[in-house]
Amino acid sequence: MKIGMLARNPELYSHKRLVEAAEERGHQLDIINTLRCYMNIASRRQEIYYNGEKLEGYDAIIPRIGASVTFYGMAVLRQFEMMGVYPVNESVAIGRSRDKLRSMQLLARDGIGLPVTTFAHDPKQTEEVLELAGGAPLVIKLLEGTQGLGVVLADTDRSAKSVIEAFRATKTNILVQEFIKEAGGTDIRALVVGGKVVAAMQRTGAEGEFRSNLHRGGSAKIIKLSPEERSTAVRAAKSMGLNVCGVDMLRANHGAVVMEVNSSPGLEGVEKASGIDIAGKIIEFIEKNAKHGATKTKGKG
Ligand SMILES: Nc1ncnc2c1ncn2[C@@H]1O[C@H](COP(=O)(O)OP(=O)(O)OP(=O)(O)O)[C@@H](O)[C@H]1O
Ligand SMILES: [Mg+2]
Ligand SMILES: [Mg+2]
Repeated sequence: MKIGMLARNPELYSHKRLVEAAEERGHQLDIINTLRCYMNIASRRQEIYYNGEKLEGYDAIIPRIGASVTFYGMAVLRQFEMMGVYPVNESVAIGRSRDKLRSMQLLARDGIGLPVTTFAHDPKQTEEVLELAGGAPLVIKLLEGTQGLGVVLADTDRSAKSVIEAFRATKTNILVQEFIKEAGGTDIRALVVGGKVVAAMQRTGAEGEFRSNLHRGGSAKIIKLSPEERSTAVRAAKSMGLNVCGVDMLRANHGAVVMEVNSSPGLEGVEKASGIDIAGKIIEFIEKNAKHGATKTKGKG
């Protein structure tokens, strides 16, 4: 097969591993720098160009679109979809998962356990929103943050209020969430490929840090999920429409709650902790599923 990977940095562990896994299985995998693609949006002759050449003959695209290039990356992926190229994750599904508010609403619609989450536009409602979320301690987060940046823990209602006001003043969208204290600075990242959990790890934040992101100094350990946790992760992936994703969950007193679903999960932490060839599983998923014109949405919706 000829596979394209929309990515910017060929040196990233995840990207190198995907190239390796594809080549081991006899496929060609080209890294395509998302931002250097340009396209022709004509109705009858959709085209994508790269370095002066037309991109043609791809059987599948692996989108590894960074958070900072979501807008353009999704447009390029949509163009591939309209040309009938099979995307590992569809542009529409990536769009859903990138917006934490929209994801939470979709997950709630499907009855998936979530931390109590509130949202409001008008600063006049700040106090009501804090009360709805159950009062301090509360987590306040940017709708489109990643790597734990833009996630704040407020210990008192007063500090929650000033954090909210500070974000409001810069016109950033945020949501307010109950703080799951019993998770103890630890979260679970479940890697889902084709509707199955292929690996799961527990991430624990650095000393004194409530955020467990590896980018914030957290450490990873492989764990076995309970059947409920496994099913929550699979249902969350399905609810987003993502074939490959990392589902972040917290162990709350009443069971696992989903914080977010990541459409370009990093492979380094989880492959190193588990020894599982996740890149290989992603390529095998493509082998089984890539068919011309087989996208559900072709970018629609
Ligand atoms: N409601 C909460 N209760 C307790 N801890 C939380 C809560 N929300 C987030 N955290 C902690 O903060 C971390 C970062 O939060 P979240 O995953 O929402 O942010 P992110 O910036 O999108 O991270 P990622 O890099 O995984 O995309 C979580 O992994 C978790 O450890
Ligand atoms: Mg995230
Ligand atoms: Mg996260």
